[in-house]
Amino acid sequence: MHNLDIFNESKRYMPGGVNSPVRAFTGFNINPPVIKSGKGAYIYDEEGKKYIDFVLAWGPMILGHSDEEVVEEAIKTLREAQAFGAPTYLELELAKLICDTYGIDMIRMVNSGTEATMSAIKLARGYTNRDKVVKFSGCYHGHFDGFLVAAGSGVMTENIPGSAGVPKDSIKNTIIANYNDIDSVKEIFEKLGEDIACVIVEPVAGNMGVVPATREFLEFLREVTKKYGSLLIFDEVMTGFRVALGGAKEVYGIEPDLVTFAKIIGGGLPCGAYGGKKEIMEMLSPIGPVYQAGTMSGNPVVMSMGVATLRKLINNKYYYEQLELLSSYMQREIELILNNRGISFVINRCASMMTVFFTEDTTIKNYEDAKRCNVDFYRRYAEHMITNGIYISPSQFEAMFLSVKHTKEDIDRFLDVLRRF
Ligand SMILES: Cc1ncc(COP(=O)(O)O)c(C=O)c1O
Ligand SMILES: N[C@H](C=O)CCC(=O)O
Repeated sequence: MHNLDIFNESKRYMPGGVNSPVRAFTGFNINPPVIKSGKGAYIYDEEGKKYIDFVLAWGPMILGHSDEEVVEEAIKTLREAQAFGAPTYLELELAKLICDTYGIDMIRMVNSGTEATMSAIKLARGYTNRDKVVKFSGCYHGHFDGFLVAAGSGVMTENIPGSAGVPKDSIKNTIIANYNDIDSVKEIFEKLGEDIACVIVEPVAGNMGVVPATREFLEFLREVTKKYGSLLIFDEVMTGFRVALGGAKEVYGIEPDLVTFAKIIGGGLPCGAYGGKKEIMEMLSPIGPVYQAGTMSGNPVVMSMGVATLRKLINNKYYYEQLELLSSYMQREIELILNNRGISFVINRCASMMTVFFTEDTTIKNYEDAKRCNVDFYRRYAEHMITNGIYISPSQFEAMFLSVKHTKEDIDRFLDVLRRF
């Protein structure tokens, strides 16, 4: 069947033809290719067309699609362990790998990034006995009601202030501050510091396009939360095991109280987790009074994919150097091409996450800067790239990712297509 026929029929059965809005190519003059398979750095649509994939399922596929060893592990597990709703050794293996590599005491597995962040917030509220949560405009922490204010990702792409269906009461304790703006946080803490349960932040934002936090900003968040007895939560759903083995915590050398993961830790299956200090984590039921549960949490097949993925990353530390070399080459060459063409742009990059912003500004450091970008120009660029076999995000406000399977030839192909734009 043709991509278009499938997508049109999908629209009859699923709102917008998709199961998550960012996939819908909203506002685009091309339809999304309907993806059938993936191997390494490549994906193939239902018509057999090949794309070099720079979306990588929005980050998880750092080892590339269907890595042989990871898939083998999953198949082996599936043959004997599908789901039990009971403790398994695989859960312990993944928990140990994450805790020891990232440097936290304890972890709880869930099924998505949204579940991880909303559970971490509840835990922070239970631990501090406070209600208010500080989040930053342009950061996206999933679709939990309390986070759908000035959110990034699809909410920003659709240019909507929040979401219908969210009662005012659900967001009355959400306080919005400006990313990379110490004064905006200071002001909030001076007024409400004693009521703030936590500050949640993407230490390298990836949902308004890639916007890394400055070191001073994260240091300030660490300092001010400590001073007022609030918790600092790093949302490392995207950055965990992506920007370094130890995530953004390792890159910046700053220790959060709680951290959330998803994407890479599930090796491409639905997964999430949150963790931190023992004293905080032991507030969780069945030890403590904060209730959070999940029938499918810690599912054996998901755990085995996670274990196989993290083992491979841990045993091949040079992967991160390889990704840095390739990503920096790609950034340099894109800069050269766009400069030669007289196109105004800013590239933000952290390790193998990067965004090319089309803007007259010279830096992009927060939501307001990102919102000034020329989204129409980005649309034309993305349409050209995707039509020519380079699969990038259909939104200015997302990241582009590399996997360890991408080669210099793949990047050169990207650059060739860009030259023809
Ligand atoms: C930083 C961040 N937090 C949370 C989420 C929510 O994760 P999920 O889509 O798995 O619910 C995402 C991605 O969607 C994310 O990028
Ligand atoms: N920006 C989102 C996750 O990182 C994109 C994925 C989605 O919402 O479907």
